[in-house]
Amino acid sequence: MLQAKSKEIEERDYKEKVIEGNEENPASAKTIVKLKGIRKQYNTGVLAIDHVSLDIQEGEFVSIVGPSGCGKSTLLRIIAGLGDYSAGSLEIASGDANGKGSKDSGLSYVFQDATLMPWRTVIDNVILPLALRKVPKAEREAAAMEKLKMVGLEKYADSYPRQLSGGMKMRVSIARALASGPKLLLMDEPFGALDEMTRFRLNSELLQIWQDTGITVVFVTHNVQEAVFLSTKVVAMRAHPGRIREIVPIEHAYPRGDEFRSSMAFTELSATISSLL
Ligand SMILES: Nc1ncnc2c1ncn2[C@@H]1O[C@H](COP(=O)(O)OP(=O)(O)OP(=O)(O)O)[C@@H](O)[C@H]1O
Repeated sequence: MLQAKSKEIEERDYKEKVIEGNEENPASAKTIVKLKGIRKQYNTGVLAIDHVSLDIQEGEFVSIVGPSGCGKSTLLRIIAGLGDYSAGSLEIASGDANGKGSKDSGLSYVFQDATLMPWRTVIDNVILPLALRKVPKAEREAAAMEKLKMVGLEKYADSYPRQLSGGMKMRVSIARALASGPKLLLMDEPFGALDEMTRFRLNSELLQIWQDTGITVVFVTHNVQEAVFLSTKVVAMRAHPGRIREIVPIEHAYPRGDEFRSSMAFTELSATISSLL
């Protein structure tokens, strides 16, 4: 009984955090996120970010890097509508083709922890956001299976999270985030807890998904090399209070592989961005 209640609460919290946190706030045609002069002061008095202005265009892969405490997560949560801000303005155009915000297909959020429900199978975890939105059963099962295929886990649909490695759990978390067909994918250090080999593999898989779906990604990481490898542009932040120090475009063509990681351009870009932090 107690367990049933905690499941209920956890699933309701998940719905509130990930699904209902979306804002309906149209922006101009190609700009999917527009932040202007955003300031966030917590109740404790901490000024987490100040004067943050940033435009993100549809289809971009934008990484946010910076020292611990510079406000990366605060910024991502504000974009997600999971946290309010003290000053400035935010516009999100994440819904339908007319730029109207939509609770059904706006944005999804991936946390560092895969946050899977241990009592649900892999496919039931991926289905969860669709079930909460009351998508018909056959439709949601097909959508979930398609996303599991996308992350290479269709054979594990009936497994439980405890039977999966850390990398596989994160793949399930990504499949769940993609299940509702969002236009905007917000990722907060999703690969921070993984070993380097797994991280490299997931970086490549994520880029493949990004290219196949045309989704816009905003990706928070501590890892400058990861940001350079993945992104169309890297937002370098500094702390106390968190501000954007510089936005560095990464112009290397996609698909990107090991040849980019071992190139002079990659080394130079990583050094330039590291020197900004
Ligand atoms: N809920 C909160 N209440 C009060 N202060 C907070 C809260 N969340 C974050 N902060 C403070 O705001 C600042 C920015 O925190 P935030 O977590 O956004 O930074 P971050 O760059 O994501 O850090 P990290 O890389 O360590 O995760 C820090 O000084 C942090 O202590």
